Order: sequence, then C-alpha cells, then structure tokens
Amino acid sequence: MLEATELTKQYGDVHALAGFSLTVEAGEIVGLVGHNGAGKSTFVEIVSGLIRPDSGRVTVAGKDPAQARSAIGTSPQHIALYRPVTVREHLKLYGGLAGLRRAALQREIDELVGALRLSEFCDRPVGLLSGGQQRRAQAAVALIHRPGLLLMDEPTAGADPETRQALLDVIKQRAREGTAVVYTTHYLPELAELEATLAVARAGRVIARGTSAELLDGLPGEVRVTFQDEEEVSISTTEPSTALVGLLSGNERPVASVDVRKPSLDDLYRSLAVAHV
Ligand SMILES: Nc1ncnc2c1ncn2[C@@H]1O[C@H](COP(=O)(O)OP(=O)(O)OP(=O)(O)O)[C@@H](O)[C@H]1O
Repeated sequence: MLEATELTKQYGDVHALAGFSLTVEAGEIVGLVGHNGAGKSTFVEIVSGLIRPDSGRVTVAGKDPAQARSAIGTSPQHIALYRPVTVREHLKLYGGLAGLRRAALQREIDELVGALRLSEFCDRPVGLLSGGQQRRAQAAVALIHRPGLLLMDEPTAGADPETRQALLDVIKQRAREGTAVVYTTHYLPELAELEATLAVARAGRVIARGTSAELLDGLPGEVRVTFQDEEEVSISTTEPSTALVGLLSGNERPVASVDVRKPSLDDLYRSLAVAHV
C-alpha cells in the first residue's frame, strides 16, 4: 500500500531525511518511532503529499501521493482544523470532498461519533474544544472516508486513557479491515496494544525494522527493589526472575516494593546507537 525508497529532504544544513525507506502492506500497522528530530513527521508530510522529497520515490496504492489523496487519511502532529467550524461540519466537509454522499456520509459520521466519543462536543466549533477533544476530532477527520492508508502522527499526545483506548480500538478495527497504518509515537505500550511492527528512525533513515519481539527480545529491562529502610537496589537484566531471587536471597530486611520494568524504547535506541556509530 505504501512504498517509500531512499527519500531525502534537506532544510538548509539539516538532512531531515537521508535515505528513508519504508514499506507498509495493507492491514499492517507500523509503529514509527525515534528520537525527536529523527525525521518521522517529515516522512509523514511527504507521504501525505504536503511536501515533496528532494530525491527518492514514494507511492501510495501505486500512485504518486498527490494523485492518491482519497486513499490517504492523515492526523498530523499539529492540529490542522478550522477553529470556527464545528466537528460535524468538518466531517461533512472532508467526507464530502472524498465523495461520500447523504446516507453513506451520515453512516460514517454516526459510527465515528460513537467510536471516538464525539457526541458531547460534535456541534461545537473546534476553537472552543480542549486539546484532547481537538485530537479526537482530528483523528475522526483522518478516518471519515475510510482511507486505505492512515498516517497517524502522535495521535494520542495529551489524550486521557479512555480517549487513547477508543482511538487504538478504532485503528485496530480499521487494520483488520485492510487499512495500512503508519503510527508515530514515543510510547511503546501503545504499539504493543496495536500489535504493530516497529520501524526505528534515526537521523533521517530507518535503521531497524521488525516485530517488537525481534527488536526487544534480549534487551535488558530493570528490576528494582525498595526496602523499608528506603534503600533502593536496581539491576539491569534480561532475566528478571533470576535477578530478583538473587537480590532477595539471604536478605533479611523487609521489602517495601518490587518493580520490574520491561525494555523500553530508550533501551532499544541505546542498543541501536551502539550498533550504528
Ligand atoms: N519546515 C522545516 N524547516 C526547517 N527544518 C525543519 C522543518 N521541518 C523539519 N525540520 C528539521 O528536520 C529534522 C526532522 O524533523 P521531524 O519533525 O521530521 O522529526 P520528528 O522525528 O518528527 O521529531 P519529533 O519526534 O520531535 O516530532 C529536525 O532537525 C527538524 O528541525
């Protein structure tokens, strides 16, 4: 559904993209992760047809992004809605532009209003909504025409847990129906929930691609024991149970808490940074 090969994009001295390649199949959710400035949003902007690459090739459903607008739904990092216009009017406008009419348009609006819990503020102007409500409205605009490719750039930033869950549920459902999804986030548990494969961007390129099991297995997490006298001991380990037994055996002091942390995105970036110096 999406094929990007060796994309480059330069802003002055900054190489925002430096040979960025990524392929996403129909029905696949790809979690695009990477440090700030890695090039994720620039990639999303190119695929959504907002900006053009300096070189390289990108196709959506076999076409140039500018010719594939109706196949693409974008929820950009920064809210791009009209402040005086209500959420419902946005959905009618964007659904209508994509060719949805009357009953079909109404059906899609009703479904999204329900799934993303928009009913309470659907008839209010966007400019009067909270940040989280605007994010939900933005996501609904991306989804209204059932695009074959969804580009979600940090769609849950600032969202409360219920909103986050509602959005993840809709995205999973769309992927089951065959939608290809690119989902950028700084939050690994969301990608586990989406059962996404990962693409790790660094300095304008994708430097690792695979399932989270392939990329995270073998990376150390952390076991931390806090004793009641407030002393804290932590160990970086790939074997948390063994490490915990080791920490506690022979220890007579009462334990206040035990915390086992799985490998995080930071652990992944660190391991890849070592591999890519
Ligand atoms: N319009 C622009 N003009 C100048 N520089 C830009 C522009 N857009 C992006 N850049 C630069 O390109 C690089 C990549 O930025 P981009 O926004 O794609 O990163 P990102 O991975 O999305 O980061 P974040 O996680 O912070 O959203 C950064 O160094 C950024 O400063």
